[in-house]
Amino acid sequence: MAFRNVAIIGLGLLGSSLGLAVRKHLPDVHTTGFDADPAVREKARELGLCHAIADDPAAAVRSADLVVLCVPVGAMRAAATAIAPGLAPDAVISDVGSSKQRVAHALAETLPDHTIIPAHPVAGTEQSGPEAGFASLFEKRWCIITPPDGVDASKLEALGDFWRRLGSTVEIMDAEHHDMVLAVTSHIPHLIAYTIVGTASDLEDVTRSEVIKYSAGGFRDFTRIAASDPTMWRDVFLHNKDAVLEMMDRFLGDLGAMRDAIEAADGDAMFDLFSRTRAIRRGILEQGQDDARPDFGREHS
Ligand SMILES: NC(=O)c1ccc[n+]([C@@H]2O[C@H](COP(=O)([O-])OP(=O)(O)OC[C@H]3O[C@@H](n4cnc5c(N)ncnc54)[C@H](O)[C@@H]3O)[C@@H](O)[C@H]2O)c1
Ligand SMILES: O=C(O)C(=O)C[C@]1(C(=O)O)C=C[C@@H](O)C=C1
Repeated sequence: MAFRNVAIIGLGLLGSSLGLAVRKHLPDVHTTGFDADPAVREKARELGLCHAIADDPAAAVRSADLVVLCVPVGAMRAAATAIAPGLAPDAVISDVGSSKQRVAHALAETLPDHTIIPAHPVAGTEQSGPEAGFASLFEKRWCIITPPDGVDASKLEALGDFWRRLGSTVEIMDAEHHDMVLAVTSHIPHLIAYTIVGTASDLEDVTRSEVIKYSAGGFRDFTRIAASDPTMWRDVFLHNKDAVLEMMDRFLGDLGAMRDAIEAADGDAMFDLFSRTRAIRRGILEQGQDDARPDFGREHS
């Protein structure tokens, strides 16, 4: 089977990119969009993000065989409740949320009679909103699907095929494992960026003006990540609390070890770690997972 009618609920960065990516890669697939914010719906119409924009969530999904929820993870339950009256019985409900266990639970509880197959395209930027989307966002990026036990195999295959056609490499993973892996590869890095930028800006008088003046190197990269959407990331940390806390404890242990190495002037310990991490970066680049962001590698203003 292949999806013919896709409903996109939430038309921010992910939803708008999905609409544009479907237009680019799957020209025969019809898209209908909905966003809870009327101003976003208006902008989506103006930008032509979907073939149709509905003013009502149930109407948006009425003819959909695939519904993709592109709202903050804390809004997934409300979005599912709002579309419920319009859903066709055999429609597949998926999402793009950055954490998976609690989202899967909320969707299963809200829509007990439907096929729910959560997913997470590991692709994004620090931007948000309908104007931030671009059609190549998902190309050469992972899309992790976390199917529940006993899911309909043909529907799972169709969802994987959908993401592959948008240019992603699909990986199937257990939701608990997903949340642990993403805690360390995405959630903790964001927490570190938010914290270091907050710390620097709190160092009043001496540093405040210099934070801006000298933010050309490593710190500037942190400010990009720390500019990410506050609602989205608040929800991620509220929803992936256990895995984030577990990984944070490990990170704090390693940070403490680095502190000890600096205090003890243990240059070997530092050199060993920095050599290991340099090899990791080179390994990532060799994998060929190019960054699809249009401005990647350029100076960020
Ligand atoms: N930004 C990223 O880098 C990234 C990457 C991968 C996955 N995600 C996930 O994608 C989802 C969307 O993130 P985004 O970056 O597109 O956020 P965004 O802020 O750009 O867009 C979210 C949109 O959802 C709308 N919305 C909120 N509640 C709603 C509801 N109940 N019904 C309908 N619309 C509603 C908002 O009005 C907004 O337009 C989140 O779950 C996030 O975790 C984000
Ligand atoms: O590149 C960025 O700006 C991102 O933050 C993208 C990023 C990530 O951490 O890799 C952010 C959240 C996601 O759920 C997936 C991708």
